[in-house]
Order: sequence, then structure tokens, then C-alpha cells
Amino acid sequence: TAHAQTMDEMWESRSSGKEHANIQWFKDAKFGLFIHWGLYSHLGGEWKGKRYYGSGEWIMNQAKIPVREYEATAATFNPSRFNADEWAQLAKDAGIKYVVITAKHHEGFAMYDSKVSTFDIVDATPFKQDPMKLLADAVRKRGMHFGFYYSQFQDWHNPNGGKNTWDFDESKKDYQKYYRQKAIPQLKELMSNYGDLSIVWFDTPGGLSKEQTQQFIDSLRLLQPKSLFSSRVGHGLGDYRDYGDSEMPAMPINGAWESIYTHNDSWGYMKHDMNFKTPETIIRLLAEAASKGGNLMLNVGPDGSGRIPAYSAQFLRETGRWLQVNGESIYGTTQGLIPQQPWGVTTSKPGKQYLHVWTRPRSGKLLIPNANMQVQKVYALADGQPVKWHKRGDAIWIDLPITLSDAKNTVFVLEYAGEA
Ligand SMILES: C[C@@H]1O[C@@H](Oc2ccc([N+](=O)[O-])cc2)[C@@H](O)[C@H](O)[C@@H]1O
Repeated sequence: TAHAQTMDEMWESRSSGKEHANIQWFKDAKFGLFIHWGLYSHLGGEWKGKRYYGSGEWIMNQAKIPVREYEATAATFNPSRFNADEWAQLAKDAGIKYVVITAKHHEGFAMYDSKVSTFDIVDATPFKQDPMKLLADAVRKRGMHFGFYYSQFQDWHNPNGGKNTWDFDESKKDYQKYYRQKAIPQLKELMSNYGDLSIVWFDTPGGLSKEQTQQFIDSLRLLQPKSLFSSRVGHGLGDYRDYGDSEMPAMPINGAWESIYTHNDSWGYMKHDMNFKTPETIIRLLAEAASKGGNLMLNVGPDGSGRIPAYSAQFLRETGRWLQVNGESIYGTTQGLIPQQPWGVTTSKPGKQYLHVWTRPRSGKLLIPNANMQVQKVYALADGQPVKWHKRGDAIWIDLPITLSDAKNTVFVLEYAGEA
């Protein structure tokens, strides 16, 4: 019986198919910064003194805020502390290779100078500047790739946009009209006026058939053929795959893919959410994604004044310090040849296995089972210190130093000859 192609099958077939000509930088990059910033950042998870839990960028939906009332909040949104160079330098110091920011999220508010709608940061707020222009330049000036997140279907401000069911009757909406009058013209603005976009990150597809989505993509590609489109453009037509929120695949996955994680428990800024992931957790998520052949895009949620939360800045800088020493074991690697072990994960380069050791076995000996590789030497990546090893059957045992030099993640390099 013909069954609906599962997402996995669709992407497996895709990954064996023709990849985008410009995909390799993305595969080598491994570490991206996601930025959710909008009017919701100004509210910080609160409405009329009531706190809302879940994700801050959904407050209009959670509190069922009428459009007119939500619109009015723009009049007091003035992120005067916003500093594009500061944000971009933080990303650089953190070892980030690409930055993707919300140009327009589900709330329908354009965080750039849009000529298509006056519900934007230049026309509707006292800020009067275009932060997307400033950030795009500051990021690319520091050699990182830049891209936009655009909520192509959900738009709670536009009467024909998706999913505002508390102001408008969803069944009466003309989604085509919304795409024609807002989504497509705004995407064309973003892909024409902000320089090279390495990534266009879509979300929650809807309102378009597979054929219409292909036409939608083709019309945008004309503006920037090198841009990579994320999988949430829908119908399996993206250039790389994104997993669900804060989801990591259970096993190595072929083809280009990305895991996206919040830094605390919210994408948009939430005053009361301090559950920030430690540098250790961030570094281990990055190594785990790389060990399975993919990327980690970690999110930050700046507040309404334009500041990135202190914990995010501090923990990103600490991650950057680890990457200063160990970047070779992440950037440009491919999935590990040794499956995840109790002690950690591995990543690969020709003739090398990078052993990412998170937990030192009580015995002080690291077991690599079913390893029929011709080991030549093993040493600590940080200082090149050789470590002893021996082979017993098809197992390799490595004598670890008394203490791991970095409890977050200590990397040893196993060099081998010939095929693994
Ligand atoms: C990155 C996030 O993306 C979406 O949320 C989703 C979309 C799709 C899935 N999914 O496919 O599992 C999960 C959450 C947005 O609704 C959310 O606000 C945030 O921007």
C-alpha cells in the first residue's frame, strides 16, 4: 500500500539527490547564531501584568491580544541600546560562522524598513533606524554568513495571514492574497536591499501547494541564487534540513542538516526565564551535532532595549574560548566513525578521529570498540601531549591522563593510516 513518504524518507532521498551548489560552507560551518528579536521582546513574556510561559514570541497568540492593541505597543518600542557591532563581535568571539535573525516573525511586525507595510520598526516606532541593515553589514564585515528568518505563512497582523484566529475567521482568509500583497513583496525587499543573504530561514509552511511552493522558491532564487533555503519552506523543498525545536537526531544523518536550540527555554526574550544552558551544555550539543554530521544553531533573545542577555553573552564567549583551542575538531569535520559512547562522541577528518571526551571512565581507560583502524598515534588536541594506547582484538584502549584538561569537553586526536 502506497504510504505517505515520511519526513525521513523524503530527506534521505533528497540527501542522495542533487545538493545545492553552495552547500559546502554550511556543512563546514557547524555553529550558527539564531536571533529572535521583535515587538515581543519589548513585552518580555508579560501582558497587562500577567506572566505567560512557553516562548516569548508567542505572547500575542497566548494572550489573544487584539491586533489594534498589539500594534499600539510599537509606539513605546525603542531599542536605544542596540549596537550591531557589539552583537556581531560577540558572535565572532563565540566562534559563530553564520547569523540568522527574525526580519519578521508570526506577529507580522517587520524589524526592517519595509515599503510594503507601515507595521515596521522605521514607521511605527520612535527608533526610526533599520537594525537589519546595520547587523547585516556588521556580521559580513567580520567574515560571517548572514541570513533572515521570515515567517512566510503565520502572520497574526494581516487579515489574510495565517493563524490569527482570535481576530479573524481563519476559514474566510485568502492566503494567496496575503502571499501576493505581503509575504512575497517583503521577501523580495529583504533579498534585494540587504546584500548577500547566505540563508533564508522559513517557518511553519502553509497556504501553498507543493507546486506553488516551488514557484515561490524559484521566484526568490532569481534574486539570490546562492542563498540556502531552510526546510521549513515546506514540501521537502528546502536546501538543508531543520529538526523540530530543541531536537537532536538520534543517529548520524547524511546530507546537510541543523539542530536549533533555545539558550534558555524561549526563543523570544522572557524576563523571568533564566534557565540558560551552560557552556558545557552548548559545547556538548555542538560536538554531538557535528558527530552526527550536522550543525547547531543556538538562539539568543535580545530584550526590548536591544541588549543580549548577560548570561547569553558570557556563555557564548566561554564557548568561543573552547573553540579557540578545539575548533579543529568541529569546523570542517564530518560525522564520527565511532558511534556515541558512554564517554562522549567523535568527529572525523581524513586519517583522524577526534575523540570528544565528556566523562573520564573510572578506570582511566577509554574503550573504542570494533575499531579496525591502524592507529599511528593518539594525543591531546589542546597541547599535543601524546597518550598511550594499545589494541586488544578489535578494541583500542587509550590511557587517559589523570585529569581531563577541560571538564566540559577534552579532545584527543587519534591518527590512523589507510582506511578505517
Ligand atoms: C524556531 C521556532 O519555530 C517555530 O516553532 C516551531 C516550528 C516547527 C516545529 N516543528 O516542526 O517541530 C516546532 C516549533 C516558531 O513558531 C517559534 O516561534 C520559533 O520561531
